Amino acid sequence: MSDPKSRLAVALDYPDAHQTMKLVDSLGQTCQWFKVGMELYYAAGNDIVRQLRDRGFDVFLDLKLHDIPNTVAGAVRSVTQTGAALLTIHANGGAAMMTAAAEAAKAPGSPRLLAVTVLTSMDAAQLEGTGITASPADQVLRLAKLARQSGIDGFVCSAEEVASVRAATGPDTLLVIPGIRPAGAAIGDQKRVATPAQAIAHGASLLVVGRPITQAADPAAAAEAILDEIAKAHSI
Ligand SMILES: O=c1ccn([C@@H]2O[C@H](COP(=O)(O)O)[C@@H](O)[C@H]2O)c(=O)[nH]1
Repeated sequence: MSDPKSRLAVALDYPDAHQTMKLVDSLGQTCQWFKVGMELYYAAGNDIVRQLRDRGFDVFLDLKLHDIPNTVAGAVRSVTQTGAALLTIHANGGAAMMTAAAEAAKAPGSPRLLAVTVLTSMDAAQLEGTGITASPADQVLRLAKLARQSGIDGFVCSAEEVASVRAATGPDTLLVIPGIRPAGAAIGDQKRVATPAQAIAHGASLLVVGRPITQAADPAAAAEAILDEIAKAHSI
């Protein structure tokens, strides 16, 4: 097992830089990866990415780009200047969009791209509401294969699909898994969830954990417990 710290990204879903850095400071050096999503990025922009990078952390920019190919390619080029290591795009944007993003990400210093397949907050009924009658498992696999053919080699899916995506895409694929809930944690708006140990056992590369850490009475202790669970879990 690689260093558990390299397998955990803390989702910094905060409305401003002050609250964000307070949480980051409270974690000390417990965590190495931080995820900046839309809420924080729209409020604090590239400056928050710079602050995290200046402190030596790895930044995962979860902007879930979804637009026409030319616009997404331009956004990938702009993000390159931030020094973020990972950037998400939506696989639902289709092959042309993902191919344009992958081409743009060939430039030196570009982030590694991750295609978001089916959001972990969606179950079969919600997916059907969008006109997709495939199960989440089938739809995730379909989108992961499309993303792979389009030049994307990392994916975001739930722990329920990680084993089948791993089997279809190989041992070196970066599989990033949100919807992580330690036993007994509130599930909130997530639908396809698993414990840290289950996600690692099924083949996850990197776990994304937000509220179970950021809303905990003692965030550092919550993060330590998750890292401990990761360290003890065995990949299949
Ligand atoms: O399918 C997805 C894609 C991204 N996310 C993001 O992960 C975190 C999860 O936060 P929790 O508080 O642990 O639920 C959040 O930033 C989402 O935007 C996801 O949950 N599912």
